[in-house]
Amino acid sequence: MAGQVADLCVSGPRDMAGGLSLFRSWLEEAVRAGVIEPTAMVLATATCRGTPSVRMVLLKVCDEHGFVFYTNHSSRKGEELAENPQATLCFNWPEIARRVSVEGRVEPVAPEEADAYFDSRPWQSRIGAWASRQSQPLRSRAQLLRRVAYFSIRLGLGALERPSFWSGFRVIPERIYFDFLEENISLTFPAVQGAG
Ligand SMILES: Cc1cc2nc3c(=O)[nH]c(=O)nc-3n(C[C@H](O)[C@H](O)[C@H](O)COP(=O)(O)O)c2cc1C
Repeated sequence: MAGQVADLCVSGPRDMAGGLSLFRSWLEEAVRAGVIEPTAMVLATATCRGTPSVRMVLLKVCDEHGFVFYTNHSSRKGEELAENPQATLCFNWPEIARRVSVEGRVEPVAPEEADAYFDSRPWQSRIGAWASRQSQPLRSRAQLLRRVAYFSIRLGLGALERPSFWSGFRVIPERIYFDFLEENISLTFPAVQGAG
């Protein structure tokens, strides 16, 4: 393909504010370009022995404190993050020929922050958080539907509180890697660490 691949890497606290701001402007561009699920990202985690695993999650917050996603803490990713609190995220926006990956330490979000986010979710998503036994084998679709019906009735009668096993993780970036393809344009940045 005719084109130039360039990349820019930011690391260290001084560069990080600029890196987060660049990330947000790229995300806005992806939204404007009509990317389907622009906040979808690959989340890579690993056991303490170094066995990696990946899956998709959705970015819910990106601010000066980092990148937040929510999940079931008893899931495979939740257990791996408990024993090895490091993760890498990867956003892929082919429509604008850009990709970003983010590496960093992971911390659980504060319970009040998770409660506020849980309360903002639609009813079905809150039921889903209760009903889904993430990463566990499902005997049948009927089993899942029975759990959804059970929690809908049980929780419909009272306040729908956040389950204790469901919360958020914040990836605190140590390195953000920006990767883009521009037809016939060569781009250079002060912090370029390599190309291709
Ligand atoms: C586009 C997309 C977004 C997803 N977002 C989330 C999410 O935000 N949180 C989550 O726990 N699972 C999410 N999932 C499901 C996960 O990819 C995964 O199947 C599930 O969390 C179990 O992962 P694990 O067994 O590796 O822990 C999403 C799936 C897709 C396809």
